[in-house]
Amino acid sequence: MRFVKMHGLGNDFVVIDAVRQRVEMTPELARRLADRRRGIGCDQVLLVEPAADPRADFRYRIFNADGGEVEQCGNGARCLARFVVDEGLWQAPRLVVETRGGLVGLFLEPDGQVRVDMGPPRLEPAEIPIDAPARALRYPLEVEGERVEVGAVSMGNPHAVLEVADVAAAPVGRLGPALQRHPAFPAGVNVGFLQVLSPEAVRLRVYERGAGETEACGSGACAAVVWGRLAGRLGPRVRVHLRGGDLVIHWPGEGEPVWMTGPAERVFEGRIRT
Ligand SMILES: N[C@H](CCC[C@H](N)C(=O)O)C(=O)O
Repeated sequence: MRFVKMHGLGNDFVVIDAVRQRVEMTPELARRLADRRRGIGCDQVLLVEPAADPRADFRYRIFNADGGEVEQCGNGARCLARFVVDEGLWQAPRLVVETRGGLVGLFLEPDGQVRVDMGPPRLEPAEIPIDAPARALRYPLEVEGERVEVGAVSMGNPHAVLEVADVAAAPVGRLGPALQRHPAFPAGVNVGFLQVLSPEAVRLRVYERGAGETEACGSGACAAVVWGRLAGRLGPRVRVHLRGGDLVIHWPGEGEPVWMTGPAERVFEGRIRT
């Protein structure tokens, strides 16, 4: 099977053309492809398939390194846009892809960056999902014997947002795994540690569901800016400093889509026996 290795700010992917190749993706195969010693190695495996939804140009399936199929991947969406053009699957600089989490608009910019319409955030507990009686800005949780308050936002996939004074000192390795599997999140959750620098700039680290801490998380950056804006801490356009680099997130406000702009890099291509 042919694959292309790509990354968005160090969040890395194995991208597979399932339009011109017959691919039977399973959790076991995804885990093997993602294995950094026995396989190719990546945070997520991305499958590009023919669209089922007439409004979309391709279907985009996302598998975490643990083999679980999930609803959304922002950095991966930018890589998909570059992939389909580089591979001759698509010619125009704009396209729509369907994911389990909804439709995503992709725009290849002249400067090589990719702009993504990630759709509107979902904020009701049942949509996230979080086990809570009503929507709140902060949800109190007991975790590892301490009480924390998290924001909760879905970009199609679930995100918890924990505000910290300094991301460098944040207990990502301890609270990340504990919150990721907290019973309040029946589908698990990606955990963002957010440090607000100004209304226009933040630092963010993300412990991802099914992958652990990654160098960047696109949907996590969107979720963190949405929460920060709802908390009255952030303006409509925010530069998000992640370990792997910067994303620019634009959210006009409730009911509006979240826009993300950032890079997409192709690293190498190859073949693997499946
Ligand atoms: N770990 C995420 C999927 C990948 C999201 C991330 N890589 C991004 O760029 O949005 C989840 O389980 O929902």
